Amino acid sequence: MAHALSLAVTVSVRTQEGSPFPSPSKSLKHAKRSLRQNKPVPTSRRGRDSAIHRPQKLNLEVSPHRAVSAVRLMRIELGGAFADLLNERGKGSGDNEMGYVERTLGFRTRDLDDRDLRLVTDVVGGTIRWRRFLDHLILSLCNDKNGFSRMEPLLLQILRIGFYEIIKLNMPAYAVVDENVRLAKVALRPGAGNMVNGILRKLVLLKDNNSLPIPKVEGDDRLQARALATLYSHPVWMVRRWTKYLGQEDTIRLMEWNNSEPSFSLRANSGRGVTRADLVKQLDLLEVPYELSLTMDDFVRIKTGLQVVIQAGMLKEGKCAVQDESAGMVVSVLDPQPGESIIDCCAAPGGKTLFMASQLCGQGVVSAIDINKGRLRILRETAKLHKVNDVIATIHADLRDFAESNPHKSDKVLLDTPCSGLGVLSKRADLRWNKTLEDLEELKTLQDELLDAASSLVKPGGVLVYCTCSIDPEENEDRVATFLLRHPEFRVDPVNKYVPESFITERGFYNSNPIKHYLDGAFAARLVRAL
Ligand SMILES: C[S@@+](CC[C@H](N)C(=O)[O-])C[C@H]1O[C@@H](n2cnc3c(N)ncnc32)[C@H](O)[C@@H]1O
Repeated sequence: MAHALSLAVTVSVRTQEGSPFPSPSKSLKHAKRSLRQNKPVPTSRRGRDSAIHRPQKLNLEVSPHRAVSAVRLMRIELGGAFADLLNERGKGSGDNEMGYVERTLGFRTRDLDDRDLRLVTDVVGGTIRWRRFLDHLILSLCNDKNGFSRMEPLLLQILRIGFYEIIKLNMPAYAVVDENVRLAKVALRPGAGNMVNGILRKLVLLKDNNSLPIPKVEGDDRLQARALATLYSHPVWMVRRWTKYLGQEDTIRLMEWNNSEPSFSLRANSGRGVTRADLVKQLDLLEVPYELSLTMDDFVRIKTGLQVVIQAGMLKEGKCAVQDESAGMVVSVLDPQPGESIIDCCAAPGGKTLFMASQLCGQGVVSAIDINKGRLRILRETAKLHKVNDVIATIHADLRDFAESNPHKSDKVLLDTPCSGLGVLSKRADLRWNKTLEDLEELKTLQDELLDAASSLVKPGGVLVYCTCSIDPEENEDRVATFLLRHPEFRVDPVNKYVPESFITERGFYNSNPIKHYLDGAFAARLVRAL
């Protein structure tokens, strides 16, 4: 009966059940090349040709949010997309997403409605966050353990989605099994559907009997870290690092925060004359629930409804910006005043530049430097939308070269340095899988070089603010300490006047802590140059 709904037979290519699986490296390379060339991503062992030649048809059997989620997950894993729709500047519309489904799977589903879009966000974000835990379960339930490492990319994503929906979203099991089996059959082949059916049914049985293969936290430190990393789905190196700095209890709380649904804050754009009262009125009209920020006058927090805000055009019209209060408070630490010359050293895409510019009331200038031309273009465009472009000058340069050749000194300099982003893992679902311990070492060298460069742009008596969205002391306090040894002409100016007391560390730095403040992690040091 379900087949009567299908307007077309979507799988038109013969399957080769007997053929060996491609090696993962080969299929991954192939998929990455396809992405670069904007060609369909091979989804199965049949390879690219079959995907190209499959007719593009409408299929009403397959659930839209699952098809879109599976394709989006594949693109994220291959580096062709961000995990959150926001990072694509609101481009994550249903049309766009369905285009990818059509090019990748060779068929469309019915169009996504608002509920589907919300489901895509939930399923994609959750599946990425819980990847290590889900893969542990999938591997435990696979008959052929070697088969797991060679599993086709699309089949693995379909299984992860099914596992996530059953284990974490507690969706009705029969529907999840049915729908994911159908997706595997239509997008891959009947044999793949049978495999999904077998594994998901096993999972449902184990869940119902309360006998899921959950790792036990026991043994020495290494074993405990591995078990925690699987249970809370983080890389082992992060667990080991945080256990060292925070202890096991706070490490677990931090991982729980990282796995929770992120809430977002909106900043009313005073540059356009929008007040928080105006913003709140608009949110009431859109029926988006909010809480007023207790720390920042222009900010409100929303737990749900960001898509509604985006779709209502509030970001595009420059009425507000999505900005975490923790990032807003960094600007408070710098304390921009009308008439000042400010350099924003690593400015793009401009979250802090725009906020600083809106506080200049048309007098003064923010020179926004960034090495990335594309991100700087976004900054320029957003500055126009926010009507603060008259006090912003953009400079495309490597800060280190710029500082060497520029004799001009400024009142205030902000260095929002590239960092590990370990404070924003709840919002950036995929970030935890993209960072390594080696990255952290490289970053520390870059942070030192950028600090040296930024400091040379500060006039005598002027202010340098060094900030990160990391919670790692080696990127924060340690970088400031070594900087002060190299630059005795700077001293720490405690941030007491600029942010609420609970955000101030013993040494006078600003520190937003996810498990204490329920905001993103952030750090800032205010340093003053001697006269
Ligand atoms: C943390 S992001 C900045 C975020 C930005 N301040 C905001 O609030 O939206 C770091 C930025 O540093 C830039 N960057 C990295 N290396 C740089 C360099 N050597 N010179 C200038 N910019 C650099 C990156 O392109 C990136 O845009």
